[in-house]
Amino acid sequence: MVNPVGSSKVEQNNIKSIIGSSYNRLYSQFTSDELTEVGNYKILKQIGEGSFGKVYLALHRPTHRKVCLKTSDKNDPNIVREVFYHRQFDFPYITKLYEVIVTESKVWMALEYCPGKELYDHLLSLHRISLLECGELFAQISGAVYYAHSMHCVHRDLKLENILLDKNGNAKLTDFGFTRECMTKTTLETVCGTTVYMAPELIGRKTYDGFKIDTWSLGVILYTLITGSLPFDDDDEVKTKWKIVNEEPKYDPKLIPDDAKDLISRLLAKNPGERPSLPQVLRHPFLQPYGSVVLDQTEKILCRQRSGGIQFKSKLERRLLKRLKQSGIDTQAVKQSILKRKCDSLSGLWLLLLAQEKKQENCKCPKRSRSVLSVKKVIENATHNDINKTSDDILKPALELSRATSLSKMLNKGSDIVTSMTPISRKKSKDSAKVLHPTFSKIPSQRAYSHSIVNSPRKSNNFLQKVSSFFKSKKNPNNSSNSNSSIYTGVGEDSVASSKGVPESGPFLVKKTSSFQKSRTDVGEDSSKTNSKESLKKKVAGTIALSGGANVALKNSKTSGNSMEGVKETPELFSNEHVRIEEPRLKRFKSSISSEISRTSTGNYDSESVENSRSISFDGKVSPPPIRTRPLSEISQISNDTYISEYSTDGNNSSFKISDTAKPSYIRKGSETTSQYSASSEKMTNGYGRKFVRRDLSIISTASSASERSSRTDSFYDITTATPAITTDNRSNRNSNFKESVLPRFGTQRPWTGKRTYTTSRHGKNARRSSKRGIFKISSSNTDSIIQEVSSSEEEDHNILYNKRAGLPKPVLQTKGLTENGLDEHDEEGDDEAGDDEYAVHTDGEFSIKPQFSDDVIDKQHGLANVKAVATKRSLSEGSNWSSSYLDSDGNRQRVSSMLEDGRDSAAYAPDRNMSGKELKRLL
Ligand SMILES: Nc1ncnc2c1ncn2[C@@H]1O[C@H](COP(=O)(O)OP(=O)(O)OP(=O)(O)O)[C@@H](O)[C@H]1O
Repeated sequence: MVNPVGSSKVEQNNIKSIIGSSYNRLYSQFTSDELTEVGNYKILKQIGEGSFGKVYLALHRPTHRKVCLKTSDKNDPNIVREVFYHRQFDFPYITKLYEVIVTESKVWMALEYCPGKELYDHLLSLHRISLLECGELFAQISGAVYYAHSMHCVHRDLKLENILLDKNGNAKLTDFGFTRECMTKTTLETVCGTTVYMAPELIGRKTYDGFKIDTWSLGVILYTLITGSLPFDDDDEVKTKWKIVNEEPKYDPKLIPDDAKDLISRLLAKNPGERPSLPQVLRHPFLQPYGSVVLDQTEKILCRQRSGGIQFKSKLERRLLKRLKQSGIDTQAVKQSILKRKCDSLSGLWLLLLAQEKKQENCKCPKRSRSVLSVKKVIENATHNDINKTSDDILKPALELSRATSLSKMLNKGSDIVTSMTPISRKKSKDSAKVLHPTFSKIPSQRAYSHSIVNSPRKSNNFLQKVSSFFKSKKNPNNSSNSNSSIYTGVGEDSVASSKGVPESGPFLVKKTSSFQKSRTDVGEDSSKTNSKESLKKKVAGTIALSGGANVALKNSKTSGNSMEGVKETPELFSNEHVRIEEPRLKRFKSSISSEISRTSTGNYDSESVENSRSISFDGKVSPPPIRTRPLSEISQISNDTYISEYSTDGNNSSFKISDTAKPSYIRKGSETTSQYSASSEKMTNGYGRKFVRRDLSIISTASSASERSSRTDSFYDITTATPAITTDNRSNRNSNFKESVLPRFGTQRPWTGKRTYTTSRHGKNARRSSKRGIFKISSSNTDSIIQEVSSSEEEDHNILYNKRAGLPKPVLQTKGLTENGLDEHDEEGDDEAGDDEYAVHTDGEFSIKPQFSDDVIDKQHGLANVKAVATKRSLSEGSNWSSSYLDSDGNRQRVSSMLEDGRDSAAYAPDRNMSGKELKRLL
């Protein structure tokens, strides 16, 4: 037979096998359950797991930058809220959201990767963090919260688990699943968060000021950072809540210096009105010098962002734009994508390219940190010239030098822009701090990267290793051969604990416990180590005394009338012989949300347990209930797998029954028996295969149901209230629709439908449909609370009424910003309609982004005539259109932007027919 290609049989066989294997490879790729790529991202490995999905380390293929891919079921009502708020934040201490990809069943968020993992893990591994590091980290966290608050957003779930550490050891606030805007509604009702971090007013189920509950959580965080244990904690959740409401935390003077105590006690004031504002917090002497620097920088960033037009102005950005243009990329589309916060692939590409460029620029011309050089010099001198000197002698002058240099540098850096907030010099000065006072070191490099995929040695590590060896040899000359086994020399027992090296991977709670137990044994057994420990304590005492002195000096020089008082001389911490390592009392806690609130039963709760049912008054002096063992083994299961109200986190009977307000009508019946609402078996799975620990009584199911509704409601509001509005649902009067509103979280109904195809005509259709449904405008005279969170029995279909005297709020991405950046907003309107629907997350930035009211605009609102507009939409993408559109008096749908652009008479929009479109535009 003639060979068609003229090759031998052997060659033919070879070709066949190549084709075969290639085919098989492709086939297995297609049939594999394992996902390897999502959009432009190549999944490298799983690095975590959240309540609603997994978290992966991934590679952005076009730029080769590592990102964190967080996936979530579309059924998670909080995901909409999370994306909606998170994309607005551009702040160095908040994880960046690069891109959002929506697939049929999932939402993928490409986030800034933080190899340092959670602050929770960091604290757990160190047991206690040095005061210096506490101050710095806490200033960063407070700065992030201050930034979010300034954007009129409250986080509502601040906790150590939601603060990540980047590769430089800087704090990054994340997880905005419970965030909501707090501009249109100053008092909130939805109970959410994590019990041990909850403010008393939340526990008491009172209406609350969202900003103040965040401030309380900050107090819990600071206390925990400093002491290594939570201020209010008990195995029994009921008792924990009792403590939160009635008790003051224990302030151990050996661990908490006076200025820290002063700050914590202010943050943890039971009366929300007594809690300090965040600028006051940042100016507090305990946080100096970091607090003032972070405050300055935050205010500058806010100022720049509010003024608009900050994008694409820097040399770096312009250069990058030019290069993209040369490569044939539509830079206008990129600009538009960024300015409108579309979080699409172009945003992802731009932000990651920019990050890469910045990194390269930093590499090209690294800033030299004088403090590092000085420190090096000090150490070298000490090593060569004065080998007999004690470490204390070296530390003190070096510390003074470092303090002075780093302080002046930080203060001078106040004018720097965002990108300069975590520069190399900053990292270096941190390293220098490590060098100067190892007992106060920032995250030891090995520890900081211990969870990182990339374990490549870094230069700074080498330097630190040398320094560590130096101190080790100083501390114990006989033990120098082992000096490389640990970089970190912690305080007292910490030093011993950490000398065991970087914790291995595995279940951390077990790991940590055993590690600490081992440490204790070592302390007892090895007298030479005990001696070295004592010498370290002395060193630390010296450094802390200096640190305290610096704080006092700072207070004198920097604090203004706004700053708080109460700073006394810092005690010599850790110098006490009796300071012993304690078992970490940290546990991982689960966030929860519930709208159950009873105004009639405020402060009085009944445990739902039949056998243990009791009533506890949080107001009075009723003694706390007896301690009940928390079923720890079940906690983790619950934490990972269930979605419950916060009042049932122990999976047992610590859930609170809120009087009679929990309506059994929300209990799922019949076909829902496979959901968490079922009460028929101990453990069960829902439609997604998750296991649940059954709650005892229907009341918990009710709470879950309420929680779920609340979540939906809350998300709904969060999105729709991008523009201030009065929300009403005239359909709530219709019984049939009312039932629809109670949707099971795991049901088939979703906050939005994955398969929905976006078409330009959709808007029109929806508008028509809305009008057919008879959505009416109502007016409200309540100017204080512009938006009212509908009660649990209301809501669901989304009829919104804009009743805002000042009209729509001014969004972050103002027209000014768009035009200043070379985008003709109006021209691109057409693009939006036609093209944006392809994007995973479709939002019209100009009106869907977080509104930014300036104070005067808010004030003006009260004096303005009513503006009535109605719009309906319900999905993530639609929410934006919703906020940017309205129904005119004839029931026709109108776009606000086009009206404003046209300068048309806004009679249809503003019922005050005397107000012209131009006037309205000026007000916006
Ligand atoms: N940007 C990130 N960089 C590195 N790791 C991350 C990042 N985001 C999340 N992770 C890891 O993934 C884990 C789960 O993430 P996260 O807590 O945000 O999920 P979640 O669904 O919000 O969880 P939960 O609701 O239980 O708090 C975290 O513990 C963290 O270790």
